[in-house]
Amino acid sequence: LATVLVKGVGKGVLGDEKEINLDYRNGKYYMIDDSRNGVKIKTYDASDVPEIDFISKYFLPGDIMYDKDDVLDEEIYKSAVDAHKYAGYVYDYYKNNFGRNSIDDKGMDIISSVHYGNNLSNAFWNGEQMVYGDGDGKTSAPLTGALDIVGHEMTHGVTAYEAGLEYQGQSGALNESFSDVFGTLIEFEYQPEKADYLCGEDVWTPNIKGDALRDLQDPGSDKAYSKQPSYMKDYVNTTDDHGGVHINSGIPNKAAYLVINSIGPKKTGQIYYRALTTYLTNKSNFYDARLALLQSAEDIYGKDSKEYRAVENAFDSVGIK
Ligand SMILES: CCCCC[C@H](S)C(=O)N[C@@H](Cc1ccccc1)C(=O)N[C@@H](C)C(=O)O
Ligand SMILES: [Zn+2]
Repeated sequence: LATVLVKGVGKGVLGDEKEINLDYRNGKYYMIDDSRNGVKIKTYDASDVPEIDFISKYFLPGDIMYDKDDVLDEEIYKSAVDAHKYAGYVYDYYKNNFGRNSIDDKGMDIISSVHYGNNLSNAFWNGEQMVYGDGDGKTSAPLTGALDIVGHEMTHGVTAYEAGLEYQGQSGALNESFSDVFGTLIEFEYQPEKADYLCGEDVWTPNIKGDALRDLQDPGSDKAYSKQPSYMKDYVNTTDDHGGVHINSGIPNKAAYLVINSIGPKKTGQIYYRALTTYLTNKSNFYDARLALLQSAEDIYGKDSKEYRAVENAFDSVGIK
């Protein structure tokens, strides 16, 4: 039986309706679409996947999702609709801005699993795919409802194929920061009407307005559920959290905010992408990131440019020098 690509309609986590591409086959509408020059975006249901070593690969991705009609507005599809739609936005962002063809730049399929774990208020890249929890309704709503989270997780994939920043200490904090930065840049590109410097604001503590998990503009602000340092002098040495990768990412995050605020999200994306794919390596630390971003700014805009100076001033400001 032929598989036909059809335009369906889905309802996202926040109740918003959006068009999604579906594959119609044999009376069922599947969330598998290759509407991006052969790259398939495939979304699965991990409800029955055991939450074993947290980042389990043995049972993922779970069950392929399908509906009997092309209107996916039932509760169980909401998280999948956003995972599916937002993975497409992230693909488009990397393709349109940098010519990158998917996570590996070789056109690999983009696989997401939703409903993972038990009310898990987290999401992750497991080395092969993106995995999302449903949240507990208090700490968070289902995490795919935030485009910056989908951008965060898919950027971990890009980082893994490029710099390969090791997930601990300073390289791990850089890994986390690049995911937050691109999550934010993607939000500016695809949701400009509500773009901000907050991370996860669309799903974090749904009963509290205006807060988020992290804040790039002011990592220690009251808006941020997770208070982070903004300056190198306040770097936290800890063995928790892989050496504080979600704590110390506040320092490069603050620098990135200063760059974006100075030269805008498009130019910042060009500089950060070049650093991630050309200069950073698996053991790069914060100072290496300063050098990589300065070199990238020089390559693209020249040494005596306002873009170069924006990066220099930002890293000076947070004490990475
Ligand atoms: C090794 C296991 C941990 C994986 C952590 C994943 S990549 C992660 O960083 N997830 C994000 C989700 C996110 C992203 C943006 C905004 C909000 C929430 C994260 O920050 N997780 C926090 C809760 C954490 O793991 O501490
Ligand atoms: Zn992460």
